[in-house]
Amino acid sequence: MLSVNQLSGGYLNRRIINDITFDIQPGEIVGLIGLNGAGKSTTIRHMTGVLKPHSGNITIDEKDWMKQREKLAHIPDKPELYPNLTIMEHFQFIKRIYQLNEDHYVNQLIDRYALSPHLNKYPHALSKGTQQKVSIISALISNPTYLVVDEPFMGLDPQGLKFFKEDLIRLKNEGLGMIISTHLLSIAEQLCDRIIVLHRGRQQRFNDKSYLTTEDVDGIALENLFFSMIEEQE
Ligand SMILES: Nc1ncnc2c1ncn2[C@@H]1O[C@H](COP(=O)(O)OP(=O)(O)OP(=O)(O)O)[C@@H](O)[C@H]1O
Repeated sequence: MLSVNQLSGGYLNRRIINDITFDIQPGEIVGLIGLNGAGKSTTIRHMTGVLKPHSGNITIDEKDWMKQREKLAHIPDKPELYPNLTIMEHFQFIKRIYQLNEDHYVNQLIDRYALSPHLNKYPHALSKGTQQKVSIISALISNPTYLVVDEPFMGLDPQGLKFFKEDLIRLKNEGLGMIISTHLLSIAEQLCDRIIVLHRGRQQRFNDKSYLTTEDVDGIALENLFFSMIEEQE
């Protein structure tokens, strides 16, 4: 289990998030939602090791996650690809970082995402959707148990969106635990088993989906709940 325990942090001395606590189980998708500036990206930057907590910690199976970094991978909001490396060179580079010698798993991923025709191309020659697939494979190469997925649906066309949603569900069914930060409440409602609402750096109620009723249209129940929580704080 991945646990975020009473995490407070931010940038140097500027405190942005306060006392955030939640768990993610393998095979579960947890949504992270909040208004602009609520602290979602800051939370994610702590979970990916870019920022150091002011207090609190993050563990995987009760051990410091930094000592088992290969178990947690990150899919950033915009694919972060090296302009001077071909797609295959990206995968080789990441394999080297994790000291993986086997090609079998990488080849399986390349097949799964139908990237063979693009392996010798440079990132600028790929569509946003294809770059996103490169990003997903790059995250999966270390065979992580948990994925931190930041604003994954930005800039994807309907086909890319459908593919990525289905892919996240497939990864969940394969046992990956995920936290997904998104502004798209209807997608959060469809995909996530639980939702964390952040407001002004503080975690609001932590919810399962029991608030949904059969009459709720996709996204509406979550939208109502979200705004009622925010208004409680005003
Ligand atoms: N590099 C930084 N240095 C200092 N403050 C920052 C930095 N990045 C973000 N902040 C501040 O942290 C606060 C939370 O921002 P954050 O990006 O975590 O919010 P967010 O919920 O991800 O918002 P959005 O939905 O707009 O991406 C904001 O007040 C922002 O100005």
